[in-house]
Amino acid sequence: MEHSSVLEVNDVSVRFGGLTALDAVSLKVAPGEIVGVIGPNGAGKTTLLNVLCGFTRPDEGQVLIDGRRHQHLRPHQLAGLGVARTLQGVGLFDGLSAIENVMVGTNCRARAGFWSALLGLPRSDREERRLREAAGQALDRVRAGEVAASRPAELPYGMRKRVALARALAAQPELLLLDEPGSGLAEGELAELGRLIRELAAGMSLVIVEHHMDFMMSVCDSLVVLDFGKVISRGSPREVQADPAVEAAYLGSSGPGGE
Ligand SMILES: Nc1ncnc2c1ncn2[C@@H]1O[C@H](COP(=O)(O)OP(=O)(O)OP(=O)(O)O)[C@@H](O)[C@H]1O
Repeated sequence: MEHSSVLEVNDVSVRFGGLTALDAVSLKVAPGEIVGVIGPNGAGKTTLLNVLCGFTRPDEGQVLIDGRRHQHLRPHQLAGLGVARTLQGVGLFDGLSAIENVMVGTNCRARAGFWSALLGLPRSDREERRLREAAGQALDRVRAGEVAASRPAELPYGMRKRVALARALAAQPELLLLDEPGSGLAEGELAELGRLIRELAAGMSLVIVEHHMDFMMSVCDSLVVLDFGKVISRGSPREVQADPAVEAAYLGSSGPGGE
C-alpha cells in the first residue's frame, strides 16, 4: 500500500534521567525527500536518529514507517523495513576488502545466507556471485568501484566513507539515515557527496544529520531545526534561514558578537 510519508514521527519525547533530550518532536519524510536535522551541540540530533533506527526507545510518541506503527522498533528489524543507516565515522571491518565490507550489507537481506553462515557452510557459488554483483553495483553508485579489492586501511578517509555508504545502499533501503556524512571531508569531497546524495534521492528518502551548514542548505529539500530537544523551526532551507525563531535562538545563545 502506498503512503504519502515513508517516515512519520509523532510527538516523540526521550528523557535521560532529568534531561529531556527530545521534547514532543514530530516530522514527516515524503518519498524521495531529503530531510536535514540541524541544531547546535546537544540539541538532540543524534538522539532523534537513534530513535528512528531503533537504538533508542522513545518515552512518549510513536514512529511510523510506511504507515505502520513501530513502538518497539529493534535495530535488527530495520533492513526488513527498508531502513539503513550509516554511523558517525566509518565503521568498516579492517580485515575485509571494500567489496566484502559492502557484501555484509547485502547479506542481511539473504535469509539463506544468514543460516549458512551460522552453520559454517560455504555459500553456493551462485549466491556468492549474486552478493558480489550487488555489492559491486553499490560501490559503482558511490563511484568507488575502483577500490573494490582494497582494504579500508589502504584508502583515504573520504573513500572509506563512500564504502560505508555503499554498504548501507546494498541493503536497498527506502529510507537512508546518514549520521554526519560530511565529517572529516575536504571541501571538494563535500560537494561531490552532495551531488551523490541528490542522485540517491531519485530512488529513496533520506534523513541527514550534519554540522556543515552550507552542505545542508544546498542538499536538503527541507530542514528541521532542533534546540534543547524541541523543534523550533522547519521548512525549506530558505524558510528556515529567514525564520525569526532561528534568529532568536541564535541571539539567545551567543549573540552577533559571539561564537
Ligand atoms: N545516553 C545518554 N545518556 C544521558 N544523556 C544523553 C545520552 N545521549 C544523549 N544525552 C544528552 O542528550 C542531549 C542531546 O544529545 P544528542 O547527542 O542527541 O545531541 P546532538 O544534537 O546530536 O549533539 P552533537 O551535535 O554534539 O552531536 C545532550 O544534552 C546529551 O548530553
